[in-house]
Amino acid sequence: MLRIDRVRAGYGRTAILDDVSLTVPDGAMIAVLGRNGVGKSTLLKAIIGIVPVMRGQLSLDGRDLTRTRTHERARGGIAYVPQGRDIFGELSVLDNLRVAAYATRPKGWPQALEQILDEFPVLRDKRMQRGDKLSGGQQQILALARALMTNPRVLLLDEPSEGIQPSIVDQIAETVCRINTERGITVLLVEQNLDFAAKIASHAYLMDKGQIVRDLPAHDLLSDRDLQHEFLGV
Ligand SMILES: Nc1ncnc2c1ncn2[C@@H]1O[C@H](COP(=O)(O)OP(=O)(O)OP(=O)(O)O)[C@@H](O)[C@H]1O
Repeated sequence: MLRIDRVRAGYGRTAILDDVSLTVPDGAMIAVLGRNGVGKSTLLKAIIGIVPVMRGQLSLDGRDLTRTRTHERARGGIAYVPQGRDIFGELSVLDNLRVAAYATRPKGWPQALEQILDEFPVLRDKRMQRGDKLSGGQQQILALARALMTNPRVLLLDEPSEGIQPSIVDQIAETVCRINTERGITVLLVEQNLDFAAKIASHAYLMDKGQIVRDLPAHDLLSDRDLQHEFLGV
């Protein structure tokens, strides 16, 4: 279980997150939703260790991660797909995948690479192509696959539907679902796209001004126009 307990975090001396608590049970798919700039990305960055935690505690399966470094968290089983995906544009698809393996050196990575190419045939087809020549949807698939190369137990996804053609968004949703159900990987995603999040997540946390203001079954949010209006501006 990933546990975030009363976390305060931010940039320099400025706290963006204030007293944020949430839990992500093993195997769950949980969404954090909120308007632009409420601190969703900052939350994921605090979990992976790019943004320092000023107060509170983070733990995975009871192991305190609060003061550990990013690469230790990655080796400990947390993978992060940032907003915008951060594909290495000049590297081939294969090299994008290899880089992740070199970084965390999971055992048996060549087999893992073959398995990934079997699982994502589009990446096998495009394996020699530069990352920046892929479509937005293909880049998102590559970013997800790259995260899987580190053999994570928990996947943090920052707005996986952003910048993806509407016709491809469903494919991304299916891929994330498959990663969750077939590989048993726990997923914490942040989104502004309510439909996307409600389709795949079981539970939703609503964030506003750096705080968690509500949590509820994701599906219930779809029918609650007042909450949508107040916290998502839709
Ligand atoms: N590197 C940074 N240095 C200082 N302030 C930052 C930095 N990155 C983000 N912020 C500020 O932190 C606040 C929260 O930003 P964050 O990106 O976490 O929000 P968000 O909910 O993910 O929004 P978006 O959907 O636009 O990414 C904003 O006020 C933003 O300006």
